[in-house]
Amino acid sequence: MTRLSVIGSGYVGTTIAACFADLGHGVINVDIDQEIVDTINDGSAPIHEDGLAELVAEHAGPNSTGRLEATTDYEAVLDTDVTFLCLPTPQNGDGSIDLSIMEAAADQLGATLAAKDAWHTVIVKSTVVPGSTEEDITPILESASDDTAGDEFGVGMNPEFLREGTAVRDFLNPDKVVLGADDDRALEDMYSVFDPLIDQSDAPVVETDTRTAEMIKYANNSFLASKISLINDIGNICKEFGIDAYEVADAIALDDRIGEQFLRSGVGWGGSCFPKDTAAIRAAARNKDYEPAMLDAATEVNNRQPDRLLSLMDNHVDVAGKQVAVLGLAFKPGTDDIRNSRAIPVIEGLQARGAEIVAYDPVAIENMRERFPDIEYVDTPATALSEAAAALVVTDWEEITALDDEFDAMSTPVVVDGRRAIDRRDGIVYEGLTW
Ligand SMILES: NC(=O)C1=CN([C@@H]2O[C@H](COP(=O)(O)OP(=O)(O)OC[C@H]3O[C@@H](n4cnc5c(N)ncnc54)[C@H](O)[C@@H]3O)[C@@H](O)[C@H]2O)C=CC1
Ligand SMILES: O=C(O)[C@H]1O[C@H](OP(=O)(O)OP(=O)(O)OC[C@H]2O[C@@H](n3ccc(=O)[nH]c3=O)[C@H](O)[C@@H]2O)[C@H](O)[C@@H](O)[C@@H]1O
Repeated sequence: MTRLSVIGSGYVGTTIAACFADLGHGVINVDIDQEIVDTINDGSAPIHEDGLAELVAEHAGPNSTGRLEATTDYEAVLDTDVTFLCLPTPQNGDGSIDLSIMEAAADQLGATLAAKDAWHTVIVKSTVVPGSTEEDITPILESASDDTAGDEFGVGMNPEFLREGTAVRDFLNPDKVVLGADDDRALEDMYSVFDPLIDQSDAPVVETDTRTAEMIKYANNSFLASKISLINDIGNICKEFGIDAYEVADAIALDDRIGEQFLRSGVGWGGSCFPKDTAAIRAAARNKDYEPAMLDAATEVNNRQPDRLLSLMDNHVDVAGKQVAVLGLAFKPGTDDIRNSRAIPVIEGLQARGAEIVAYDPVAIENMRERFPDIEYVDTPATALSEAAAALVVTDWEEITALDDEFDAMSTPVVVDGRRAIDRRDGIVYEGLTW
């Protein structure tokens, strides 16, 4: 059992804290947000993730194992041996990484660790561009603590590959565990934290240095985002030829070298990570005078898909002054997260056309209302479809894939599907984005 502190209690921080508590460690979550801290200490999960509420209730709050606690006080790290940094790494206006939150937290953590004589290991979990841990975060920790990395404290980098919506399952069943460390003692500490997970999941371990660990994360996300963009490019070609891109994808997936995952073509990738991380690594490459042509193209294909969806609609109906249903607002099913959701450019495109937008999502309406306060939001997809001149499918929620005769209530039944969520049927004019 290791005593851990986890700084930042969002999607990643809360998930790993609850999972590590479940694996037997004693864990303290540190966050600046008092509401998040209170929620965890009450035994509830501050975010919606399958299985997380149960884990937090089991280990935090009344009648729990007591292995998980939360606080706003950085001093709590002094009762632990290892600290994970799970803080946001947003992007600047030019796409490059904004490390200011990481830097502020490293400064506060270092100042706190100044009071500790015993060895302590700090592990960067956030996604940071190659060199950040070694050249940015470690020097801040050193100057704030007045200690030397490798002698008085250790630093590691451990990228995270979990997905929103399946965070707990992904964390407990990783395809790999990447342990980046620049000194042996930090690596040892990382093993003491990860051994129960490695034993339980049988995941392969990649031991490396911190900058390679950082790059592995970007390579992973870049590859997956590019894979989707490539199938979208192929899908757009298929559409021009009247070929079903899904039939093509099913066939190429039989080649083990390609595989079946992340081959669903459509309106493109969104979320808090693929757009941000591809932008950050492209900016970092450019900073080194390298033009990342593939990643630029992957981004361009992604940016074009919402326009293609709207053009397919334009081929059938002029929506100026007419009602249009937007079905799905979250960046993917299973989450209320709308960050970089493809629904955003779709709504902007509809606004530019003068359409009256009626939007439906089972859980993401309140988040989208903050972004677009003036469009209409409704509780059921049927209400969105009633009297609509067109419907655009952006997220493949079950509630949307299950739609059937609700389309009969449209004024002109034009359905443009960005996720292959709806079956072609009599009575509707159906356009699939790539099929
Ligand atoms: N969301 C995801 O699925 C994944 C995210 N990542 C990476 O993990 C990192 C964290 O991402 P999320 O968990 O999604 O972020 P998030 O935005 O959900 O959570 C960050 C938390 O940090 C807290 N915070 C901000 N400043 C703080 C400070 N100075 N001290 C203490 N707490 C502070 C915030 O209150 C918030 O609760 C990012 O680098 C992201 O790219 C990596 C893999 C998956
Ligand atoms: O770095 C991160 O934060 C995470 O980013 C992604 O996870 P996530 O953004 O939660 O969601 P994904 O399931 O990967 O979906 C991303 C986007 O791609 C789209 N997508 C996905 C798969 C597909 O075949 N087609 C497709 O368009 C989804 O609709 C969604 O908009 C990665 O899958 C995680 O491994 C990684 O840890």
